[in-house]
Amino acid sequence: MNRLTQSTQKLRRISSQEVDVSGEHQSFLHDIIFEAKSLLQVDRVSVWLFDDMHQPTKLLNYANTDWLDVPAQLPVLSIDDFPVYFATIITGQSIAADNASLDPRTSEFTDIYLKPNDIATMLDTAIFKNGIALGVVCCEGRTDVRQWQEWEVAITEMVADCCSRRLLVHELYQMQQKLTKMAFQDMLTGLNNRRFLMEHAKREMSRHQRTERPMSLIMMDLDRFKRINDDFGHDAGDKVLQKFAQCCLDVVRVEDCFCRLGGEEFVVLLPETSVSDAHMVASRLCSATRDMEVRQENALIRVTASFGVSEVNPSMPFSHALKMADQAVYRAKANGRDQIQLAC
Ligand SMILES: Nc1nc2c(ncn2[C@@H]2O[C@H](COP(=O)(O)OP(=O)(O)OP(=O)(O)O)[C@@H](O)[C@H]2O)c(=O)[nH]1
Repeated sequence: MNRLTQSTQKLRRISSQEVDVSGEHQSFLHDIIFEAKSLLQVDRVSVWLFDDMHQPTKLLNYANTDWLDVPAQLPVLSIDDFPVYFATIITGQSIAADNASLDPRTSEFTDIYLKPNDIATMLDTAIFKNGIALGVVCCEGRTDVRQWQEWEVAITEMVADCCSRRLLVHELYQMQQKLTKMAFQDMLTGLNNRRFLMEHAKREMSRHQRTERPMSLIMMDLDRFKRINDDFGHDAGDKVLQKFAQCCLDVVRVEDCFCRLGGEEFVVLLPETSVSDAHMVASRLCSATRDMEVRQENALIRVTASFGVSEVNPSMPFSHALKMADQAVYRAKANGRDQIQLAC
Protein backbone atom coordinates (compact mmCIF):
# COMPACT_ATOMS: atom_id res chain seq x y z
CA MET A 1 0.00 0.00 0.00
CA ASN A 2 1.47 3.41 -0.89
CA ARG A 3 1.87 6.31 1.59
CA LEU A 4 -1.08 8.27 0.21
CA THR A 5 -3.53 5.37 0.56
CA GLN A 6 -2.25 4.51 4.03
CA SER A 7 -2.46 8.10 5.23
CA THR A 8 -5.90 8.59 3.68
CA GLN A 9 -7.24 5.58 5.55
CA LYS A 10 -5.84 6.86 8.85
CA LEU A 11 -7.34 10.30 8.40
CA ARG A 12 -10.70 8.94 7.33
CA ARG A 13 -10.84 6.83 10.47
CA ILE A 14 -9.91 9.81 12.67
CA SER A 15 -12.43 12.14 11.08
CA SER A 16 -15.22 9.57 11.50
CA GLN A 17 -14.71 9.43 15.26
CA GLU A 18 -17.14 11.13 17.61
CA VAL A 19 -15.35 13.75 19.67
CA ASP A 20 -16.29 16.18 22.38
CA VAL A 21 -16.53 19.51 20.57
CA SER A 22 -17.66 21.51 23.60
CA GLY A 23 -14.15 22.69 24.48
CA GLU A 24 -11.48 24.82 22.84
CA HIS A 25 -10.14 24.27 19.33
CA GLN A 26 -6.89 22.97 20.80
CA SER A 27 -8.78 20.08 22.36
CA PHE A 28 -11.04 18.95 19.53
CA LEU A 29 -8.50 19.43 16.70
CA HIS A 30 -5.73 17.84 18.74
CA ASP A 31 -5.89 14.32 17.25
CA ILE A 32 -6.04 15.61 13.66
CA ILE A 33 -3.06 17.93 13.93
CA PHE A 34 -0.99 15.30 15.74
CA GLU A 35 -1.79 12.75 13.05
CA ALA A 36 -0.81 15.28 10.37
CA LYS A 37 2.49 15.91 12.15
CA SER A 38 3.22 12.20 12.21
CA LEU A 39 2.08 11.44 8.63
CA LEU A 40 4.02 14.33 7.10
CA GLN A 41 7.02 14.01 9.44
CA VAL A 42 7.07 17.75 10.14
CA ASP A 43 8.06 19.63 13.28
CA ARG A 44 4.85 21.50 13.77
CA VAL A 45 1.27 21.61 12.52
CA SER A 46 -1.03 24.45 13.45
CA VAL A 47 -4.54 25.59 12.63
CA TRP A 48 -5.33 29.24 12.09
CA LEU A 49 -8.75 30.70 11.39
CA PHE A 50 -9.62 34.01 9.77
CA ASP A 51 -11.20 36.66 11.97
CA ASP A 52 -13.87 37.10 9.30
CA MET A 53 -14.22 34.48 6.65
CA HIS A 54 -15.97 36.85 4.21
CA GLN A 55 -13.54 39.73 4.58
CA PRO A 56 -10.52 38.39 6.39
CA THR A 57 -8.04 40.82 7.92
CA LYS A 58 -6.34 38.53 10.39
CA LEU A 59 -5.46 34.90 10.93
CA LEU A 60 -5.76 33.79 14.55
CA ASN A 61 -3.86 30.81 15.84
CA TYR A 62 -6.26 28.29 17.36
CA ALA A 63 -4.58 24.91 17.69
CA ASN A 64 -1.00 23.83 17.57
CA THR A 65 0.91 20.60 18.08
CA ASP A 66 3.56 22.47 20.06
CA TRP A 67 1.22 23.89 22.64
CA LEU A 68 -0.65 21.46 24.77
CA ASP A 69 -1.40 24.32 27.13
CA VAL A 70 -2.52 27.12 24.85
CA PRO A 71 -0.94 30.43 25.84
CA ALA A 72 -3.40 33.21 26.70
CA GLN A 73 -1.92 35.46 24.02
CA LEU A 74 -1.94 33.62 20.70
CA PRO A 75 -0.02 34.98 17.69
CA VAL A 76 -2.09 36.91 15.14
CA LEU A 77 -1.12 37.27 11.46
CA SER A 78 -2.44 40.37 9.77
CA ILE A 79 -3.25 40.69 6.07
CA ASP A 80 -1.30 43.99 5.90
CA ASP A 81 1.92 42.24 6.90
CA PHE A 82 1.54 39.17 4.65
CA PRO A 83 -0.45 40.24 1.56
CA VAL A 84 0.93 37.69 -0.92
CA TYR A 85 0.43 34.80 1.48
CA PHE A 86 -3.15 35.86 2.26
CA ALA A 87 -4.01 36.41 -1.43
CA THR A 88 -2.80 32.90 -2.28
CA ILE A 89 -4.53 31.14 0.61
CA ILE A 90 -7.83 32.94 0.06
CA THR A 91 -8.01 31.71 -3.54
CA GLY A 92 -7.71 28.17 -2.22
CA GLN A 93 -4.26 27.39 -3.59
CA SER A 94 -2.04 25.22 -1.42
CA ILE A 95 1.39 26.66 -0.73
CA ALA A 96 4.15 24.06 -0.85
CA ALA A 97 7.13 26.27 -0.11
CA ASP A 98 10.20 24.02 -0.25
CA ASN A 99 12.42 26.86 0.88
CA ALA A 100 10.11 29.18 2.78
CA SER A 101 12.54 32.14 2.89
CA LEU A 102 12.95 32.10 -0.90
CA ASP A 103 9.40 31.27 -1.99
CA PRO A 104 7.64 34.60 -2.81
CA ARG A 105 4.42 33.38 -1.16
CA THR A 106 6.07 32.81 2.22
CA SER A 107 9.19 35.00 2.14
CA GLU A 108 7.13 37.75 3.81
CA PHE A 109 7.49 35.74 7.01
CA THR A 110 11.29 35.51 6.92
CA ASP A 111 12.33 38.07 9.52
CA ILE A 112 9.28 38.06 11.74
CA TYR A 113 8.53 34.34 11.88
CA LEU A 114 10.76 31.97 9.92
CA LYS A 115 14.15 33.07 11.24
CA PRO A 116 13.15 33.44 14.92
CA ASN A 117 11.45 30.02 14.85
CA ASP A 118 14.11 28.37 12.70
CA ILE A 119 11.52 27.36 10.11
CA ALA A 120 12.94 26.29 6.75
CA THR A 121 9.99 24.83 4.89
CA MET A 122 6.20 25.28 4.89
CA LEU A 123 3.18 23.50 3.47
CA ASP A 124 -0.02 25.47 3.99
CA THR A 125 -3.52 24.94 2.70
CA ALA A 126 -6.92 26.53 3.21
CA ILE A 127 -9.69 25.12 5.37
CA PHE A 128 -12.97 25.67 3.54
CA LYS A 129 -16.52 26.29 4.62
CA ASN A 130 -19.17 26.54 1.91
CA GLY A 131 -16.38 26.94 -0.64
CA ILE A 132 -14.89 29.97 1.14
CA ALA A 133 -11.53 29.86 2.95
CA LEU A 134 -12.20 29.85 6.67
CA GLY A 135 -8.63 29.34 7.85
CA VAL A 136 -5.36 27.56 7.25
CA VAL A 137 -3.60 24.35 8.15
CA CYS A 138 0.06 25.16 8.43
CA CYS A 139 2.76 22.43 8.38
CA GLU A 140 6.29 23.54 9.18
CA GLY A 141 9.70 21.89 9.04
CA ARG A 142 12.62 23.26 10.98
CA THR A 143 16.26 23.53 9.91
CA ASP A 144 16.21 21.76 6.51
CA VAL A 145 14.48 22.77 3.28
CA ARG A 146 12.50 20.00 1.67
CA GLN A 147 10.93 19.05 -1.62
CA TRP A 148 7.24 18.57 -0.97
CA GLN A 149 5.68 15.62 -2.81
CA GLU A 150 2.27 15.62 -4.47
CA TRP A 151 0.95 13.02 -2.02
CA GLU A 152 1.99 15.26 0.89
CA VAL A 153 0.05 18.18 -0.54
CA ALA A 154 -2.95 15.87 -0.99
CA ILE A 155 -2.65 14.71 2.64
CA THR A 156 -2.45 18.30 3.92
CA GLU A 157 -5.59 19.14 1.96
CA MET A 158 -7.33 16.14 3.48
CA VAL A 159 -6.21 17.25 6.97
CA ALA A 160 -7.76 20.65 6.22
CA ASP A 161 -11.01 18.92 5.20
CA CYS A 162 -11.01 16.92 8.45
CA CYS A 163 -10.58 20.20 10.38
CA SER A 164 -13.38 21.77 8.36
CA ARG A 165 -15.74 18.93 9.31
CA ARG A 166 -14.81 19.16 13.01
CA LEU A 167 -15.25 22.93 12.98
CA LEU A 168 -18.68 22.50 11.44
CA VAL A 169 -19.71 20.06 14.17
CA HIS A 170 -18.34 22.53 16.75
CA GLU A 171 -20.40 25.33 15.19
CA LEU A 172 -23.53 23.17 15.23
CA TYR A 173 -22.89 22.35 18.87
CA GLN A 174 -22.57 26.06 19.71
CA MET A 175 -25.76 26.83 17.79
CA GLN A 176 -27.61 24.11 19.64
CA GLN A 177 -26.35 25.48 22.98
CA LYS A 178 -27.55 28.94 22.00
CA LEU A 179 -30.98 27.69 20.94
CA THR A 180 -31.38 25.72 24.16
CA LYS A 181 -30.45 28.84 26.12
CA MET A 182 -32.91 30.93 24.14
CA ALA A 183 -35.69 28.40 24.69
CA PHE A 184 -35.29 28.65 28.45
CA GLN A 185 -34.33 32.28 28.86
CA ASP A 186 -36.22 35.55 28.82
CA MET A 187 -34.43 37.77 26.33
CA LEU A 188 -35.24 41.13 27.97
CA THR A 189 -34.11 40.40 31.51
CA GLY A 190 -31.81 37.40 30.98
CA LEU A 191 -33.82 35.54 33.63
CA ASN A 192 -35.10 32.01 33.22
CA ASN A 193 -38.51 31.87 31.54
CA ARG A 194 -41.76 30.01 32.21
CA ARG A 195 -40.61 26.90 30.31
CA PHE A 196 -37.48 26.72 32.48
CA LEU A 197 -39.56 27.13 35.64
CA MET A 198 -41.89 24.26 34.73
CA GLU A 199 -38.96 21.91 33.98
CA HIS A 200 -37.05 23.00 37.07
CA ALA A 201 -40.12 22.68 39.29
CA LYS A 202 -40.65 19.08 38.12
CA ARG A 203 -37.13 18.14 39.23
CA GLU A 204 -37.35 20.08 42.51
CA MET A 205 -40.73 18.56 43.38
CA SER A 206 -39.44 15.05 42.88
CA ARG A 207 -36.43 15.84 45.09
CA HIS A 208 -38.62 17.40 47.78
CA GLN A 209 -41.03 14.48 47.69
CA ARG A 210 -38.13 12.22 48.68
CA THR A 211 -36.67 14.50 51.36
CA GLU A 212 -40.00 15.83 52.67
CA ARG A 213 -38.41 19.28 52.99
CA PRO A 214 -40.65 22.34 52.55
CA MET A 215 -40.67 24.39 49.36
CA SER A 216 -42.37 27.70 48.64
CA LEU A 217 -43.25 29.98 45.79
CA ILE A 218 -43.46 33.76 45.56
CA MET A 219 -45.31 35.29 42.66
CA MET A 220 -44.91 39.01 42.04
CA ASP A 221 -46.53 41.48 39.71
CA LEU A 222 -45.46 45.10 39.24
CA ASP A 223 -48.19 47.58 40.14
CA ARG A 224 -49.78 49.81 37.54
CA PHE A 225 -47.07 48.98 35.11
CA LYS A 226 -49.19 50.03 32.15
CA ARG A 227 -48.94 53.61 33.41
CA ILE A 228 -45.16 53.51 33.23
CA ASN A 229 -45.31 52.49 29.59
CA ASP A 230 -47.96 55.12 28.92
CA ASP A 231 -46.18 57.96 30.78
CA PHE A 232 -42.54 57.26 29.95
CA GLY A 233 -42.62 55.01 26.89
CA HIS A 234 -42.09 51.31 26.26
CA ASP A 235 -38.27 51.56 26.47
CA ALA A 236 -38.55 53.02 29.96
CA GLY A 237 -40.91 50.15 30.83
CA ASP A 238 -38.29 47.67 29.60
CA LYS A 239 -35.64 49.39 31.70
CA VAL A 240 -37.84 49.08 34.79
CA LEU A 241 -38.35 45.36 34.13
CA GLN A 242 -34.59 44.86 33.78
CA LYS A 243 -33.80 46.82 36.93
CA PHE A 244 -36.51 44.98 38.86
CA ALA A 245 -35.06 41.64 37.74
CA GLN A 246 -31.58 42.64 38.91
CA CYS A 247 -32.89 44.05 42.14
CA CYS A 248 -34.70 40.80 42.98
CA LEU A 249 -31.72 38.66 41.98
CA ASP A 250 -29.66 40.58 44.53
CA VAL A 251 -32.16 39.64 47.24
CA VAL A 252 -32.77 35.93 46.58
CA ARG A 253 -30.27 33.10 47.06
CA VAL A 254 -28.43 31.53 44.11
CA GLU A 255 -30.24 28.25 44.61
CA ASP A 256 -33.62 29.99 44.34
CA CYS A 257 -35.08 29.85 40.85
CA PHE A 258 -36.11 33.35 39.80
CA CYS A 259 -38.05 33.56 36.53
CA ARG A 260 -40.03 35.99 34.42
CA LEU A 261 -43.35 34.36 33.62
CA GLY A 262 -44.19 37.02 31.07
CA GLY A 263 -45.13 40.72 30.97
CA GLU A 264 -44.62 42.23 34.42
CA GLU A 265 -45.16 38.94 36.23
CA PHE A 266 -42.29 37.12 37.99
CA VAL A 267 -41.90 34.03 40.16
CA VAL A 268 -39.30 32.76 42.54
CA LEU A 269 -39.25 29.12 43.58
CA LEU A 270 -37.57 28.64 46.96
CA PRO A 271 -36.35 25.14 47.76
CA GLU A 272 -35.90 24.14 51.40
CA THR A 273 -38.01 27.12 52.46
CA SER A 274 -41.13 27.21 54.62
CA VAL A 275 -43.99 29.59 53.83
CA SER A 276 -43.08 31.83 56.78
CA ASP A 277 -39.48 32.10 55.56
CA ALA A 278 -40.76 32.78 52.04
CA HIS A 279 -42.91 35.55 53.50
CA MET A 280 -39.74 37.12 54.93
CA VAL A 281 -38.06 36.92 51.52
CA ALA A 282 -41.14 38.50 49.93
CA SER A 283 -40.92 41.36 52.50
CA ARG A 284 -37.32 41.99 51.48
CA LEU A 285 -38.30 41.91 47.80
CA CYS A 286 -41.22 44.25 48.46
CA SER A 287 -39.06 46.89 50.19
CA ALA A 288 -36.22 46.50 47.64
CA THR A 289 -38.75 47.22 44.89
CA ARG A 290 -40.06 50.26 46.75
CA ASP A 291 -36.48 51.60 47.12
CA MET A 292 -35.64 51.03 43.48
CA GLU A 293 -35.26 54.02 41.17
CA VAL A 294 -34.96 54.08 37.41
CA ARG A 295 -33.72 57.25 35.77
CA GLN A 296 -35.34 58.09 32.45
CA GLU A 297 -34.15 61.36 30.96
CA ASN A 298 -35.05 63.91 33.64
CA ALA A 299 -37.51 61.73 35.49
CA LEU A 300 -37.05 59.21 38.28
CA ILE A 301 -39.38 56.25 37.92
CA ARG A 302 -40.42 54.39 41.05
CA VAL A 303 -42.50 51.24 41.26
CA THR A 304 -44.10 48.91 43.72
CA ALA A 305 -45.15 45.29 43.36
CA SER A 306 -47.78 42.96 44.76
CA PHE A 307 -46.73 39.57 46.10
CA GLY A 308 -48.44 36.20 46.63
CA VAL A 309 -46.75 33.48 48.68
CA SER A 310 -47.77 29.86 48.56
CA GLU A 311 -46.48 26.53 49.74
CA VAL A 312 -45.52 24.02 47.05
CA ASN A 313 -47.03 20.68 47.91
CA PRO A 314 -44.97 18.06 46.03
CA SER A 315 -47.91 15.68 45.89
CA MET A 316 -50.02 18.24 43.98
CA PRO A 317 -49.34 19.44 40.43
CA PHE A 318 -47.05 22.48 40.34
CA SER A 319 -49.75 24.39 38.47
CA HIS A 320 -51.79 24.24 41.70
CA ALA A 321 -49.10 26.16 43.64
CA LEU A 322 -48.90 28.68 40.80
CA LYS A 323 -52.65 29.16 40.84
CA MET A 324 -52.69 29.64 44.62
CA ALA A 325 -49.90 32.23 44.45
CA ASP A 326 -51.66 33.98 41.58
CA GLN A 327 -54.86 34.24 43.60
CA ALA A 328 -52.88 35.70 46.51
CA VAL A 329 -51.38 38.33 44.14
CA TYR A 330 -54.90 39.14 43.01
CA ARG A 331 -55.92 39.74 46.63
CA ALA A 332 -52.85 41.90 47.23
CA LYS A 333 -53.86 44.03 44.22
CA ALA A 334 -57.46 44.26 45.40
CA ASN A 335 -56.27 45.23 48.86
CA GLY A 336 -54.34 48.27 47.66
CA ARG A 337 -51.13 46.81 46.04
CA ASP A 338 -47.53 47.15 47.35
CA GLN A 339 -48.05 44.28 49.80
CA ILE A 340 -47.79 40.55 50.38
CA GLN A 341 -50.62 38.06 50.71
CA LEU A 342 -50.38 34.43 51.73
CA ALA A 343 -52.26 31.83 49.73
CA CYS A 344 -55.14 30.32 51.62
N1 LIG B 1 -42.26 47.79 28.46
C1 LIG B 1 -42.82 46.58 28.48
N2 LIG B 1 -44.11 46.46 28.82
C2 LIG B 1 -44.64 45.23 28.86
C3 LIG B 1 -43.91 44.09 28.57
N3 LIG B 1 -44.72 43.00 28.70
C4 LIG B 1 -45.93 43.47 29.07
N4 LIG B 1 -45.90 44.82 29.18
C5 LIG B 1 -46.98 45.74 29.52
O1 LIG B 1 -47.31 45.58 30.88
C6 LIG B 1 -48.62 46.15 31.06
C7 LIG B 1 -49.38 45.35 32.07
O2 LIG B 1 -50.55 46.03 32.31
P1 LIG B 1 -51.76 45.48 33.16
O3 LIG B 1 -51.86 43.98 32.95
O4 LIG B 1 -52.95 46.29 32.85
O5 LIG B 1 -51.33 45.65 34.64
P2 LIG B 1 -50.83 46.90 35.46
O6 LIG B 1 -50.89 48.16 34.69
O7 LIG B 1 -49.49 46.53 36.01
O8 LIG B 1 -51.88 46.98 36.61
P3 LIG B 1 -52.00 46.07 37.90
O9 LIG B 1 -51.33 44.76 37.59
O10 LIG B 1 -53.46 45.93 38.12
O11 LIG B 1 -51.32 46.79 39.00
C8 LIG B 1 -49.26 46.19 29.68
O12 LIG B 1 -49.36 47.53 29.28
C9 LIG B 1 -48.26 45.45 28.79
O13 LIG B 1 -48.21 46.00 27.48
C10 LIG B 1 -42.53 44.24 28.21
O14 LIG B 1 -41.79 43.29 27.93
N5 LIG B 1 -42.04 45.51 28.18
